[in-house]
Amino acid sequence: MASRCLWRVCRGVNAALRWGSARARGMASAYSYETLRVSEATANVLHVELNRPEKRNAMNRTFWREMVECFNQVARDADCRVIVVSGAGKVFTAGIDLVDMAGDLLRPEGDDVARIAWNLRHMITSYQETFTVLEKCPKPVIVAVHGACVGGGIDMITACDIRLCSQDAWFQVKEVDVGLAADVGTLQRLPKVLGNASLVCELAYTARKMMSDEAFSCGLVSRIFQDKESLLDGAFEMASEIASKSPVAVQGTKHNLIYSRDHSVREGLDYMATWNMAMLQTEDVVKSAQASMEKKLPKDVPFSKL
Ligand SMILES: CCC/C=C/C=C/C(=O)SCCNC(=O)CCNC(=O)[C@H](O)C(C)(C)COP(=O)(O)OP(=O)(O)OC[C@H]1O[C@@H](n2cnc3c(N)ncnc32)[C@H](O)[C@@H]1OP(=O)(O)O
Repeated sequence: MASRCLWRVCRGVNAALRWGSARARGMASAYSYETLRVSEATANVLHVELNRPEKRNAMNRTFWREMVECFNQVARDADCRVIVVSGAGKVFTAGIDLVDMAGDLLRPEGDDVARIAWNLRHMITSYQETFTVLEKCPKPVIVAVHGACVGGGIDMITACDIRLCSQDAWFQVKEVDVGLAADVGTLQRLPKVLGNASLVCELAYTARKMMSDEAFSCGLVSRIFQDKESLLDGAFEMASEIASKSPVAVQGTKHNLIYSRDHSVREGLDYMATWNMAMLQTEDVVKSAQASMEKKLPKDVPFSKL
């Protein structure tokens, strides 16, 4: 019994050491997931790929859980400053896995209506967290969409900071076609992303496909690339540029942009003043200003980890 306990403690310590030394080397090897492939794209940039290409990256139960685990890990990883999300294989994502998730959605557990409803509420809020982690993650998340981006895919990309796509990308708020009102972020975030209530209603009520050109012209994506390869190159280049800047400045910018989106201008300014009471005291300001005066690039400034 005692030896088994000791073995468990040793195994825990070993795992912690592995994670610690991988972090120290800035390696993505500390990330191990079944539905997500995490790799280090360039310095301080992690690439998170939805990784069920044979099922068109449909979102199964493992995916909904692993996204939360992965992005909580990313949030704490001081070697990571920016994340690029993309889909492996032919398309970005086919949305919810209609086969794997059918049980959860169609046969919810509970002894009576109240208990079933309570369990459903718990399930929906935990699925909402799967994409809210992207918004809560202090580091910017750039999503690179190619091919189909359906249903849950829209919930996902609207929680990211920057959306890019390839010419062959198309987008579909598909939920009404499977008999439900989108419940994990699209109806809350898409109106804020597009700033066009009529277009949001049109897309959400009709479930029509929106092609890349329209996605660009309505502001869903900020850039279109010719194909998947140039899309990823462009996404990594943008990520590298962001990663070269002060993480205090970049993460503070993300946090305050999201705060301001959800508050009045007055509240946003107030919050900003309180934020910068502390953050203006960072050594990054002095280092960045000095580099600027000396006509150096941010990438030549050694910022501390954050
Ligand atoms: C509480 C949670 C709330 C979340 C709600 C979210 C809702 C939604 O996401 S609604 C949208 C659901 N998705 C769909 O209706 C899309 C269905 N798929 C497609 O239309 C096509 O697959 C697609 C256009 C994306 C790609 O077409 P392609 O010809 O390239 O591939 P297929 O031959 O159709 O599929 C290849 C294999 O993938 C499996 N698959 C595709 N989509 C799904 C899916 N959504 N769920 C489960 N499996 C999916 C497909 O069955 C094929 O598998 P196999 O036959 O084993 O090869």
